[in-house]
Amino acid sequence: MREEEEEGTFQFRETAKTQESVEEGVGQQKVYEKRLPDFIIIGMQKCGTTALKYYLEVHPNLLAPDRGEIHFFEKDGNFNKGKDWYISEMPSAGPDSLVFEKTPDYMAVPIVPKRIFELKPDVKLIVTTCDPVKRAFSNFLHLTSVERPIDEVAPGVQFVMNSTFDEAIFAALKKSVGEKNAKLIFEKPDEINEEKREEIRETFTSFASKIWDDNKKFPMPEGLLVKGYYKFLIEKWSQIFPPENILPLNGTLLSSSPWNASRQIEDFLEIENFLTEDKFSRIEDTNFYCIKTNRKKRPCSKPGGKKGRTLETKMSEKAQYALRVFYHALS
Ligand SMILES: Nc1ncnc2c1ncn2[C@@H]1O[C@H](COP(=O)(O)OS(=O)(=O)O)[C@@H](OP(=O)(O)O)[C@H]1O
Repeated sequence: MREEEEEGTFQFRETAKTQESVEEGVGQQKVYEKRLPDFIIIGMQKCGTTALKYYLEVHPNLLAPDRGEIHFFEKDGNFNKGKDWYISEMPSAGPDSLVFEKTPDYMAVPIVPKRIFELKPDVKLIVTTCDPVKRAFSNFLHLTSVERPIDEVAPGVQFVMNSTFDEAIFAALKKSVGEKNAKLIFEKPDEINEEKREEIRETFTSFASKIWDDNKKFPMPEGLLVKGYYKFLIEKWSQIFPPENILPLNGTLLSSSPWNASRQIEDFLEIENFLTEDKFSRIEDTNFYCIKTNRKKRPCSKPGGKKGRTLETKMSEKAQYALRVFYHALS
């Protein structure tokens, strides 16, 4: 049972998660060991995956590595270290816990679903989705804030780092749906009719399919657009995993009422509904929620680490409108 404490914090129950080893009875002992994750948060980049991990780690039945992201399946350097290395990155867990990791880069890398399926075909997958327009801008701000020598980043990322958001989006549209359509979307968006929308959808889908089917990584700046085409990406993953093992989670729900988002996840994982509304408190300056807890070391005010760039910087009206028109065509 939990004890209510003053100032809205609460005491955690003693659970499998907090005990090192437990005698269950004569001759029976719960085994705590490292193992492959039971579920993975595979994406989407910039849709609140850091906050989601932070919330879920508070659940008494859920355990994740301390390291923010493992990057096993998409980075060949890590993948080549093998399954045992991946398992060694996981926390020790007993039979009452579910182990998870989050690496939002997984979602848009074609080789990843095949690699995961080969290792653990029954793993459950969670993907947060959010407004693709805001996601693209957040992704852009992330890339342009990379603190690495420019010659160490891919040419497409270098291009983005040296561009405005409008330039990056225009270039991405030009490369994926052609210059004529890019100009139309950017300069005369109100002239786009149903027929044109269909053409844009078909052109973009075949552009993305070609890269996916060739097992290549989406280059930048086009990746800024593809990563917001959730329907396409989820369909690709559903061709490998049973759709019932994939939970698309509405990122807007995650930020507006994380207890409702958590409930969906708890139901999906078939675990107790622990992350109830009383566990969350709203942070005034960001409007995001953090967890009231006296057990986690991280302060209440920073659920997303350094995240929150989009609260301070705005995209141009023109780019925003162009992207709205573009994603409307894909819907
Ligand atoms: N508590 C909470 N709930 C819901 N959403 C939140 C929360 N905190 C942050 N954010 C939003 O998450 C954006 C960062 O997403 P990710 O954590 O997935 O980014 S990353 O892919 O791991 O880099 C981040 O984007 P930016 O504002 O661009 O930083 C926020 O919009």
